[in-house]
Amino acid sequence: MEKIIVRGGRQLNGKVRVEGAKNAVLPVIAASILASEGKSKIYDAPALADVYTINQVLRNLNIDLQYENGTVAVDAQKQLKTEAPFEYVRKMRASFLVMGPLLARVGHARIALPGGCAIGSRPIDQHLKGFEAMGAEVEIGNGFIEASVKDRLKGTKIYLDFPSVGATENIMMAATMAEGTTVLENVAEEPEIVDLANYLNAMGAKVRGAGTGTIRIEGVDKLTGANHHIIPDRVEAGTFMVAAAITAGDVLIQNAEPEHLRPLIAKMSEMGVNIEEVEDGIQVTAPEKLSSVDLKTMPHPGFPTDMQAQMMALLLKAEGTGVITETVFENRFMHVEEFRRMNGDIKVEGRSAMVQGPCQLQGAEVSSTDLRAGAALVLAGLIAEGYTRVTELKHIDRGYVDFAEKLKGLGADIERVTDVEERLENLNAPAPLKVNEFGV
Ligand SMILES: CC(=O)N[C@H]1[C@@H](OP(=O)(O)OP(=O)(O)OC[C@H]2O[C@@H](n3ccc(=O)[nH]c3=O)[C@H](O)[C@@H]2O)O[C@H](CO)[C@@H](O)[C@@H]1O
Ligand SMILES: C=C(OP(=O)(O)O)C(=O)O
Repeated sequence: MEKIIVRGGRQLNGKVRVEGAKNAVLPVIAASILASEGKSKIYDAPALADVYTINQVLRNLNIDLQYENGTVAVDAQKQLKTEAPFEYVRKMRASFLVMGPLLARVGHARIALPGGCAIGSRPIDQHLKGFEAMGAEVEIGNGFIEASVKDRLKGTKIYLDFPSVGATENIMMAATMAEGTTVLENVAEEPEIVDLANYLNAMGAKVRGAGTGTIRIEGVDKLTGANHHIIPDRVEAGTFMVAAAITAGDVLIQNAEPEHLRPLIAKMSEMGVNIEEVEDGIQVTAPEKLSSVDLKTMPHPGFPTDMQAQMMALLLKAEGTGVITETVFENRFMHVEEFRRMNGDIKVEGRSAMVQGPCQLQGAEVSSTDLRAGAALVLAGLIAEGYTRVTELKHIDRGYVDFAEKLKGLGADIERVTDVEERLENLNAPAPLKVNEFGV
């Protein structure tokens, strides 16, 4: 088993560059399915496990796809297959994003039902409601969702019960080639939705209003391949902002887009972190003492749920009680148990977690329960006494490129090792020192 081992106590300094956004590149790659003519090139695609998964999903649909040096080249001009098996959907729920484009282009899609996952049950009823409103017939059976439309999807008015990011993207893609106009209301306003709309428009679609609560899509007859640069990853940027702050460091986060990070900048500033918007990114410096804040996760432009676990790590260092309320996912406090193993003082009542700081965190063996939880545990390890070992790295690898290496580049005492390497290291080291150092 691989793990990240981090020894707390180093201040982080220097520069780190953020990659293209995971949550933008996945729907953009899925949207490439729509191009029945021409080829697409998607630049700044991060080398993440999730990107490999969506690439495999497309290859399985009979699409030619190459991924080299951060560029995904897609040629979807051949006749498409329309099935995405459980093997991929199980690894990553965003595989379901191929349903909208397949329905629009081929009129049929059969996708394995995405299972539940650690952060909540995550239904897809809003996606399906949209497809059905546009005339698709949806059947669920044998672990698959099959949707088909006889002729062509029809534009209509769709009101989402909740501004779901995935449902907004899936329905928006389906509507690009529908007959007539689709008006989507109460939609997600995340920057990744705007990025997807920009790509669709570059392909020839007519999408207006992305980034607001109402999106209007005028259907066109066909879409062609286009070139597109993915926006920077605001969650990766935010994670490094917290890394700088928690270690009272001084870090330039290059390629970070402040406009996408307003809620996080506001909350961290309230805590006493100094955040400066500079030409090539965001400079974060922090004093040793920080004060607690309360925060509530909300759809954009509210505080992002994908930064909740990392902020919990920061609140463990701050003075006073901070209350975190998670309103987006019903079960996104799995990391609390792991923080407690590190001596974190956190009480959970319903959807709120009371974080009592400052805590002297202690190194422990902890497990990533989802990708942001994994990153947050590494952040806590940066200030814990002794060694923290974080396992289940497959989660971290879904969302962070070279996470340990990038932190090491900023001065963290951190290694990614396999069990075998760790055992060898223990054998070679003077026994008592190693035993104490590793706190065993
Ligand atoms: C690949 C990607 O972009 N992932 C992001 C996306 O996930 P994802 O698109 O899955 O998240 P959604 O916005 O759809 O989900 C938000 C909430 O809506 C609920 N819901 C969603 C769809 C539906 O049909 N019915 C329903 O009830 C979900 O269970 C959840 O409680 O947005 C989330 C919320 O910002 C982020 O945490 C994820 O990182
Ligand atoms: C929850 C996340 O991603 P996904 O929706 O892909 O599981 C995330 O990026 O934090």
